[in-house]
Amino acid sequence: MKQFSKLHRQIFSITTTLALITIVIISVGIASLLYTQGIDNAESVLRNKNRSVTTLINGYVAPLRKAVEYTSRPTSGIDHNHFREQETQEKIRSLFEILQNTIPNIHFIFSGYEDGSLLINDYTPPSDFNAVIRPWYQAAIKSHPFMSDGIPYQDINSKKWVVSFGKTLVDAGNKIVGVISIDAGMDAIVKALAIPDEKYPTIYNFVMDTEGKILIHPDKTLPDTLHQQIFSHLPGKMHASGSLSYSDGEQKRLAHFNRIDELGWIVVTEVNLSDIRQPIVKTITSTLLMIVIGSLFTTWLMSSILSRHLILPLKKLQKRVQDITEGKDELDKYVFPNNEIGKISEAIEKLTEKALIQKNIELKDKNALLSTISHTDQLTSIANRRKMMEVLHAEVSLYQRKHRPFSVLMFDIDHFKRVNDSFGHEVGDQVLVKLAQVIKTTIRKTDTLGRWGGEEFVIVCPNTDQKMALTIAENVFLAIHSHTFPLQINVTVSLGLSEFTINHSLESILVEIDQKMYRAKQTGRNRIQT
Ligand SMILES: Nc1nc2c(ncn2[C@@H]2O[C@H](COP(=O)(O)OP(=O)(O)OP(=O)(O)O)[C@@H](O)[C@H]2O)c(=O)[nH]1
Repeated sequence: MKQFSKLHRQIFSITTTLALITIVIISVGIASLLYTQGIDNAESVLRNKNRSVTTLINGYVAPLRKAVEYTSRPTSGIDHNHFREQETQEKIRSLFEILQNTIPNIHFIFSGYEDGSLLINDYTPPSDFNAVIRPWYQAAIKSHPFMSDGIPYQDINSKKWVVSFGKTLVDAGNKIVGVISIDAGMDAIVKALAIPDEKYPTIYNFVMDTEGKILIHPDKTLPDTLHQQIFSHLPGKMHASGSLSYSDGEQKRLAHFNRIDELGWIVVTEVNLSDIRQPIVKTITSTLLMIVIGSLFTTWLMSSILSRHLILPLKKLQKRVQDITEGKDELDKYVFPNNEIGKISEAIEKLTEKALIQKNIELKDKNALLSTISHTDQLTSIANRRKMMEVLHAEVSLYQRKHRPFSVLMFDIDHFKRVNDSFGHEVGDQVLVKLAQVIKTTIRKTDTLGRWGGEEFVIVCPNTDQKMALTIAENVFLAIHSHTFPLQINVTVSLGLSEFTINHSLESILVEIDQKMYRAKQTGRNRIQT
């Protein structure tokens, strides 16, 4: 599984936090905007529906009202004052017939008179019928001299709900003699009111009068009942139309109303608020979901881009610095980006390399110094016994592999104790140092002089046979004899030498030379024992 670096996690958590804060702020803003917009849209739907219903009602009742106006006027050619006369009644009936045939919305057109009589086509009233006490008659009298509001009432015979418009009939002396009225079936209006809306299924329309009494309603049980809840919220008459919200105890509703003043009707279109909220909540949820997904994707993208441009070079730098310090030859083939991070990374890498090279040099120097110290005799600065052993091993090895000859010389200062005793240890030291210098300048560059211990020295001579070794020994003797040592001390040495042969081992040749040197001492000192 991919390991996320600490920096990557930090960048991710910072960008995620910022994204979440942005999401919350944007979401709250968008949610309130969408909610307001949703309510506005719903109000506009209600307004349009209400307007079209109002237009339909106006269009429906306009010809009816015109017909009432026309028949009530003296210009219609009928003198209603003579309503009792046969001729007038026939005239009236034939006019009613014409109107009924011309205007399809007319359910019945009829006139009632002060004596309780009724003139109507194709309708037989009950025997006790009295026109004067009928609601349409009363309404017209009440509205005199204007036309009555459209009032709904139930037909006595059919029990069907109809709406009636009526107007008083007056004689020449302006005395009311009767009322002309038109009944219109409300089926068409009821149907129009009940047309469902696809977006808001609970939308419906109804009509009430200015007292809050329901006139027309899709629910046929409701006409003639009071709609107190909405009526109590309705603004005054100066508001011809508007929106309001109210609760009927069970449901919260949003409503739009429109007054049709000439009918005395108020057309109301309303919808359950939950019906509006549902699509708004849906829109808000899907919009917010898109925002959240979009923001999270952007966050992921941002953190990936940041990671590629910021974290990857740093990780590579970390790896390469580690590789450099571990001394790996092959470094990761990565090209740092051409920006500040890339430049800093390259600089750090170079710095690390430089520091490492410097450290290596120092280490080499120290190792060399250490090696010199460990192979050098402190007093005389020539090779010490350890170094001489290494040289001897190397020569033995060369002899064994390539049969290269070599010889070994070993000598000891004669009566050196006396030097120390007579002149002091320091002078003895000076003699040792001087002796080493003298011999070193005498022997060949390829020969190695070393201090074997105390006042004992060894010379390893590569490519040297016994004879040549003797020459070297003689040269050494000559150099010692001809050199003037401190305080003109007379220095002589006893020397033993051997050429390494097939029969020798390193140990055996050393024992052999030591014995030769001992013999030189025994036989008088200041001599060479071959
Ligand atoms: N000044 C000084 N004296 C040393 C050093 N190493 C050994 N000696 C002395 O060398 C002397 C060696 O003495 P001996 O082994 O008795 O031999 P010698 O006096 O040289 O006599 P022969 O070897 O028999 O000729 C001792 O007195 C040591 O103290 C040194 O580094 N400095």
